[in-house]
Amino acid sequence: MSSGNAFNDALTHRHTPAPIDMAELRRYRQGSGAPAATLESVTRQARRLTLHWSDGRTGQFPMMWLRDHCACDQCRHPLTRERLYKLLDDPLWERFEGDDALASFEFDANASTLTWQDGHVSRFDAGWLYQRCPGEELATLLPTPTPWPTHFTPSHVSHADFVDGSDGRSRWATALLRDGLVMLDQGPCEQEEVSRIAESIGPMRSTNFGGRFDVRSVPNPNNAAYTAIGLELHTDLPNWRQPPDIQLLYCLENDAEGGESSFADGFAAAETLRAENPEAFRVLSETPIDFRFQDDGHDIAVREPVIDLDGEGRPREIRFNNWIRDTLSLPSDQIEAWYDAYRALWQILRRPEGRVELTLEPGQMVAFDNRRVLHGRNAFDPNTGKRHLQGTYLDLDMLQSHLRVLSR
Ligand SMILES: C[N+](C)(C)CCCC[C@H](N)C(=O)O
Ligand SMILES: O=C(O)CCC(=O)C(=O)O
Repeated sequence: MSSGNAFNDALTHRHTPAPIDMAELRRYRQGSGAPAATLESVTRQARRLTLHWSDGRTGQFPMMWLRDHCACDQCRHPLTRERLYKLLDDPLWERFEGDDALASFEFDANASTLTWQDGHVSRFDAGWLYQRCPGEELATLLPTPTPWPTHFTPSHVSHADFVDGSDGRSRWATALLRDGLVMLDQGPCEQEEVSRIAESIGPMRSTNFGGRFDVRSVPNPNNAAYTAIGLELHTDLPNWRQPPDIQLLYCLENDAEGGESSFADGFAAAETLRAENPEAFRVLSETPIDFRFQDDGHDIAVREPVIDLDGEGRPREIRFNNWIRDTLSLPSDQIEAWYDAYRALWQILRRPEGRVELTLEPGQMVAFDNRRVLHGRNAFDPNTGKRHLQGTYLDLDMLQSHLRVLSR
């Protein structure tokens, strides 16, 4: 990119979050100082310690776990706080299964100190242990993805609040992780603003469409987004083994007639399908089909189901993109059932009460979870005005990381 330097300068000047206090970071990683209930008693059983806190919580900690989680400077790198202790090389390890690996222990309200048979001393903050009781769910700083209710309206954050170091960024990231869709309003109509926003969160995720792409009608399009036709609700790049997680679309111009945007929550639609038509849900979640994109230089293809479920049967990913769905290659006795199921999901996606419809304003950016929320647009008439969006993708890991850092 010829404007690379100016671009990087702009990045550092405009959107870099405050520098990190490393001492603070170490305290955070070590987990000490977290306010929690105080320790009331510690008792020793074969192979474990049982801790009781003042609010009634009880935790059983296997000796092995305690030794492995020692936070002293020999066991954790003093600067990075990453683990140095290697359980495979600890001669004492075998004895954690027995009763004699621990020589002695002491505790007070805020900490517990363990002396092992080889003389090593491990000190645990009571609040740190409280938050990590085996079997208790670990507190997470991240919001839980929540299906849209009918007539859902997305959260809006102003561009000014996003960049000025107040809580705009965390409100934006929280809404995006929770709802899978969030609007950023009243930003500048500047080329590459979407790249600056993306790079302030993490590296842009490149695909066969580049790192940052322009959505507008062009003479020799390699993909439907680069024409003026309407785009039915879809997810991008379902033909990749790992489709991009987060999509940012920044509107620079939207004067043409038409081109209104729509969105639908694929997880909510999948749950509606499960409730209304369990057989269709089963077919779409159990039948891998082919997705394929081809142009002069690419032929990118996968075989995956439309609804991918996690180990507990909850939707984890939706792949829905009618124009790059490849030849339906199934045994003939499965083909009609698959089409019936696909139509049933598609009909649910089209229901007005499940959709968010809006017209992007110049300076407005929409961000959405591309593996959950489908997006589409109406056809526009390029003879009536210009329509230009700039977009890019981000990894979910970077968005989650960003919110955790903002929460420190
Ligand atoms: C947004 N951008 C144009 C980069 C990608 C659009 C991809 C849409 C679809 N998966 C396809 O491959 O046609
Ligand atoms: O033009 C739009 O509003 C959306 C474009 C789109 O769907 C895409 O780029 O994948």
